[in-house]
Amino acid sequence: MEEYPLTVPSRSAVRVRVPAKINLHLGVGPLRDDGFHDLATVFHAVSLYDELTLECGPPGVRLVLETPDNAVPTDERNLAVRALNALAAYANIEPAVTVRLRKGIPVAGGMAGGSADAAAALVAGDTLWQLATPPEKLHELAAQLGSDVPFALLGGDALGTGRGERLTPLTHPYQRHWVFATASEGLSTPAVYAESDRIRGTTAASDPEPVIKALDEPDPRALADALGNDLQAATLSLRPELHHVLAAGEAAGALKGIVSGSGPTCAFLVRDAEHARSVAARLKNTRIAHGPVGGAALVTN
Ligand SMILES: C[C@](O)(CO)[C@H](O)COP(=O)(O)OP(=O)(O)OC[C@H]1O[C@@H](n2ccc(N)nc2=O)[C@H](O)[C@@H]1O
Ligand SMILES: Nc1ncnc2c1ncn2[C@@H]1O[C@H](COP(=O)(O)OP(=O)(O)OP(=O)(O)O)[C@@H](O)[C@H]1O
Repeated sequence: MEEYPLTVPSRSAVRVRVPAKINLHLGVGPLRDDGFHDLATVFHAVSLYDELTLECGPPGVRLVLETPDNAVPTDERNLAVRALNALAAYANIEPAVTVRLRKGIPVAGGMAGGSADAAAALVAGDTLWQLATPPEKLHELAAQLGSDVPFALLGGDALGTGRGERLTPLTHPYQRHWVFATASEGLSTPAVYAESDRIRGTTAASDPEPVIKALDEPDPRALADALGNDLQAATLSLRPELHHVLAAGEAAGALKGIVSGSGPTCAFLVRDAEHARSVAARLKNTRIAHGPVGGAALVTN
């Protein structure tokens, strides 16, 4: 009987859609010996998406950016390329693929865009190469690629501990509505953590419990009162003009504004979809979204 190599795919291309995240609560503990911080965070996946298509190509992993952005590398520094190389190494195969990446998530905006692409690449590679990788192994590869990557696989709402990679899903029936104010220039995540260490020293992580409780309340005002971000002071220290963005969002009627993750995107919680449109119309450079939504998933049409 003729033997086929393990790497022959059953389909010529796969497409995966992956959401952005915000942190409804971001509690940051002291700096650890490994250079990371222990977190107590509540992740929330929102309906801003990147789309990644994977098809057979020449040997190696080639990435084509379909929405050009100078801040997104197309070589091995791209997290999607690193994810495919890591998956191929685990599966002991030589990759020969082209990745087409369509960015809908703000770049370097504190919404985990690069992490999302790494998660999408793991799902796409696993499907194209027919690996049926066990979920625990995919999670392990994801955590090696970055602290936010496991959540991009999972989606929904989840409590994140450790450096953000240990996840406990949080389930509740309510959809929340958001307006995001994006900035044209991104912020470096390590620089924001370093500034936070300078400002906060060894302060313990703030408690995510009020947000976890508020998720079970239908009234978004309960969630608005509970939102919190221990990195916000550091982000505002590096980007003082964000004080004005946060004030403008609340003056436009948002229930509450916070910096998203390490920033500089600001996230405004609003009552509903109509309220989102009215708040967004009064601000500059906005995107509207809702959450929670599912994590990285194949697009089948
Ligand atoms: C700000 C958040 O987006 C909140 O979810 C994340 O903590 C950042 O996650 P990420 O971008 O996936 O971060 P990684 O790629 O794992 O790490 C980049 C850098 O961020 C800092 N970092 C990240 C996660 C963490 N728990 N503590 C840290 O201090 C470290 O300086 C690290 O070198
Ligand atoms: N696929 C990718 N998409 C965007 N940026 C990427 C990607 N791969 C690597 N990068 C690099 O990562 C940097 C941070 O981009 P990203 O959009 O992930 O930031 P972020 O949303 O602030 O991340 P996080 O919220 O996880 O800290 C970019 O400036 C870019 O150099």
